[in-house]
Amino acid sequence: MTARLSLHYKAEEELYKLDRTVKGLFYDFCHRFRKNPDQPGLDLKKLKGDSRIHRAKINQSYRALLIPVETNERGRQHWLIIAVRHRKDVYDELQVAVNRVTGELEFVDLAVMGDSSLQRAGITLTPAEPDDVPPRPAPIPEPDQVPDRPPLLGVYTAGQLRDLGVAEQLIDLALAVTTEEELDRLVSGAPLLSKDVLYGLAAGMSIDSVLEEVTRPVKLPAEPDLADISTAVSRTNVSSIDDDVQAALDEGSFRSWKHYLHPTQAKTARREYTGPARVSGGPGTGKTVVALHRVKYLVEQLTGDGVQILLTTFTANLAADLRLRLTSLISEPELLARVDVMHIDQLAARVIGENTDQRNRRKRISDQAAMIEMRQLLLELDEQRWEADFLLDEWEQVILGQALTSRSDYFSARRGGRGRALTRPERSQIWKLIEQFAARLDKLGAETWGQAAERAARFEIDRAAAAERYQGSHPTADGSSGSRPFVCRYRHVVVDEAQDLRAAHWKMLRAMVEPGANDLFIAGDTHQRIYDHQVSLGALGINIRGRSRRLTLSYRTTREILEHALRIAEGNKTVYDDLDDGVDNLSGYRSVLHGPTPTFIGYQNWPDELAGVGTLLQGWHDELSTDNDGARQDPAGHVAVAVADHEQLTQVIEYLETRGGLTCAELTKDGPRGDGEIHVGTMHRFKGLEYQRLAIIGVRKGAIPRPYIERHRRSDPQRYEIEQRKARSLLFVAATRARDVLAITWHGAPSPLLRRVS
Ligand SMILES: Nc1ncnc2c1ncn2[C@@H]1O[C@H](COP(=O)(O)OP(=O)(O)OP(=O)(O)O)[C@@H](O)[C@H]1O
Repeated sequence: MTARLSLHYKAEEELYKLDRTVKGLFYDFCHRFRKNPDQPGLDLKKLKGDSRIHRAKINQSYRALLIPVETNERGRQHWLIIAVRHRKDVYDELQVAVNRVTGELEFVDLAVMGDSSLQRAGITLTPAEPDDVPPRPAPIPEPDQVPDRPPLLGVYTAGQLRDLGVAEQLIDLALAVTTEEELDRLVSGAPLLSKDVLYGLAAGMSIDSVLEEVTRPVKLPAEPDLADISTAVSRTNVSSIDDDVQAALDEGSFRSWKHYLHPTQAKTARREYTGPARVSGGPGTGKTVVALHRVKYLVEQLTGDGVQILLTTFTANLAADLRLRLTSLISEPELLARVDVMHIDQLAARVIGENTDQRNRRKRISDQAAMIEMRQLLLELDEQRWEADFLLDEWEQVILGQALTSRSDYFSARRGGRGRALTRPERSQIWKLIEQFAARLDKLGAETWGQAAERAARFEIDRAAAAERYQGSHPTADGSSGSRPFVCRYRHVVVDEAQDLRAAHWKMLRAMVEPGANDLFIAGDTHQRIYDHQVSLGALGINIRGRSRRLTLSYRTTREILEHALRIAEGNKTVYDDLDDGVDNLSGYRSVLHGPTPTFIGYQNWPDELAGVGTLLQGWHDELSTDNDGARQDPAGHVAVAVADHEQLTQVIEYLETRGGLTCAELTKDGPRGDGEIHVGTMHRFKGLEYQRLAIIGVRKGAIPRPYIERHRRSDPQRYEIEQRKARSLLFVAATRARDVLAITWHGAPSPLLRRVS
């Protein structure tokens, strides 16, 4: 009788790490097992400890650990593979259990714990297949080798850890852990919820916030039956064996984000919200992944044809990446066809295109071009009281942002986050200058992207109002509104990189989707805001109160990189908003990944820095040209250099290509130009990207933050603070793009933003 096989997510993770030959053997093993689990070659045997766990032979050295899930009415057995590992790592003390909070099946691995922690908790591991040579007894620690440290989580009780969802078998061990290294080892074999809870507590989160942010979102309404393995498996992240194993072998860990959401990610993506909802979290916590799964969840529930969901983000290259990832997440073309994926300016341009004829089209100019025009105007008017960048920001954020159409509205407008207060005569001067500027652009047949966003918002608001009026005058047959077709452009809108959208963008999006359940889903992190578009969603008709979730576990960056990046972001006392009128923070933000400590290197001058960076990159390039098995691999696109400005960009590319023997691709707003191996871009271009190894160069005093902000230090301290925060965020975004290795360099004196880091 053939058997059905499934693969637990932890087993799949183990599979990614095995070398290619073992992966191939495992694939054969699955086929043999499905044909007949009892065939002698597989040597299927129960472990002596938890008798539900069986081990079967993949080859001489590797074992699959399995549990029987159920046998159907026709006698067909269903087995779940819970681990794939070397036979030396198979112990009788391995256990499976149903988690009392989530009801999921958990596999607890004590083999990863160090001897000293196991000894302290009184646990001895017995190899299931002892070697002929008896294993060396664990060393009895000398008293001075085990300093008398207090337990790391000693203030908590077993009952508290249990209530938070820590796996039963780990509770005593967790309470006995005395160092971060021991905790790391413990959680590396722990189920996801235990890992989250223990790291949360160790990172200083209170019991209440762990309960609120980690446990409650994944808690079942009623306590599960702890003996019912079959129901537990149905609640657990498992994959069916055939296609999934092949995909796991082919795609490796790139597949994980598609298949295995972290419990908090899953609950955030797949739930019903009564109105706009928001997910925040530090870099690499999976906000984009959640946004993509949110789209999948919503599109699978749609009825009716046509495009009904919008997935949008800030830039063209990020939109292209979202499109690519959505296509690999949703395989049915008819579902994909119901989703528009476009960046926010493209969306605004589309709305304008639909509402204006050819003669009234305006050329949209970049922020730099607008700045040049504004400077020219001020020069012509011999106006020295106001600076061009201040006037443009005031126009964009206050006047366009709040759709102010008259001088008197501007006199009473809120200017939150805009620096020092302005008197009425000052506002009057500003209004006049901005009117002149708008008229100048009009004459040129041009508009800024900010103006375009505002125009698009107005068109969209009018469109929604007209559709509403039409519907009011054409009631449904029964007079109800329940069965009426939706009047707005989309049923659901999902936004990524939300922290950088302009107020006008939000107004446009608000008008594109009818207010109600699951209307807007917003992913963003205000610590990563690198443009000046601070908004208060509540004031724009988007009320997220009570529907905010926070992700805290980074899947991208190592703990070493994260710790340094956090010191950049937090500075002394920098405060970040929550896209509304509250504040956001990164408390509990952590990573389970480890890697080398970032390097910080100062050089005497720019030529020395260039030469040093060249050598560093050549080394990285060579190391990444072979994989762990010694086979050649293509390092292209895994290494990048972030620079402070355009001048450096050109010089770095030229140096690396002519002197370093490397090929480069410049990062543009549409992504890398060409297929050069090393990506080089200004820091702004790194938003949303990730690289295995990253160098941020030119991080020197006088360059980052830009020297011009000094003039505000005395005259407008609030503005000075805003500019400082922007520079911090930019460096924070750049630093957290590095997955494994980060180097930061400068020449002369380092940037003051590195004060707490290097
Ligand atoms: N559940 C998961 N399993 C495996 N990998 C994951 C998971 N969630 C996220 N990742 C990976 O972590 C990395 C960061 O994810 P993502 O880009 O979604 O984070 P983010 O919070 O949007 O980051 P940022 O704010 O820095 O742009 C990606 O490589 C993603 O594939």
